[in-house]
Amino acid sequence: MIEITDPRIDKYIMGLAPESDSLLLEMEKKAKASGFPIVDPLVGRLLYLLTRLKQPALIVEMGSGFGYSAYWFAKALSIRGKIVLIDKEEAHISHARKVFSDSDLFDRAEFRVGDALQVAREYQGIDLLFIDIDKHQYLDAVMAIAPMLAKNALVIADNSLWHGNVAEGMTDRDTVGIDKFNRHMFSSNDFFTSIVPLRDGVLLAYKLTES
Ligand SMILES: C[S@@+](CC[C@H](N)C(=O)[O-])C[C@H]1O[C@@H](n2cnc3c(N)ncnc32)[C@H](O)[C@@H]1O
Repeated sequence: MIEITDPRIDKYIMGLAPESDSLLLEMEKKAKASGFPIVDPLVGRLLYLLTRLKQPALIVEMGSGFGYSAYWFAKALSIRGKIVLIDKEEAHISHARKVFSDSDLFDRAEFRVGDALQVAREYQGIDLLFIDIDKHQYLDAVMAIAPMLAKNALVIADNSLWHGNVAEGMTDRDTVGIDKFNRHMFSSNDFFTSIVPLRDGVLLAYKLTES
């Protein structure tokens, strides 16, 4: 495993951004206590920033867990924007629903249980697609949902450096899956792609072609 960012740099940036939203803090505590993988607060802030810049009308999130990343997206949405949270685990989605109902963001969210590759296909004109499902499914996910993307959509994928394993050439299913996905996104004529080496790597791809 490779340290993607020097822990001292992470600590420094974290120190610049103390969080005061009690629901975010509660979810961070829950994730830490249960070992559940959420995007961290620095990635959360990046998602927030990108959403404010993009001003999407429709965000679809594949792999919502209990709603931490979705909550960052929803906070940044304008009043006319909507986020669809999708997870295969009923328990995760009901926890997410509870978190959102304790906030003023509930009306911006739709909650779906099921296989994200199937459910996301029901939405046309997706302005921002976030992928955070099982890692070997990333390429299938983007292939399945590409026709549903709006013109100039933004695709964001978490864990695109997968603990550095992609750079070490590891051959397990998840590493190979992420590597294939990264290579596809960088070589595609339909997207302009980069990776921000923050936490576990955040892939950003801008859709160049019209839908
Ligand atoms: C890393 S967690 C998501 C964390 C969340 N994005 C966050 O940062 O708060 C991955 C989630 O994806 C879900 N998942 C994995 N494969 C899936 C699939 N094919 N369809 C729907 N959900 C999936 C898992 O149940 C798990 O809750």
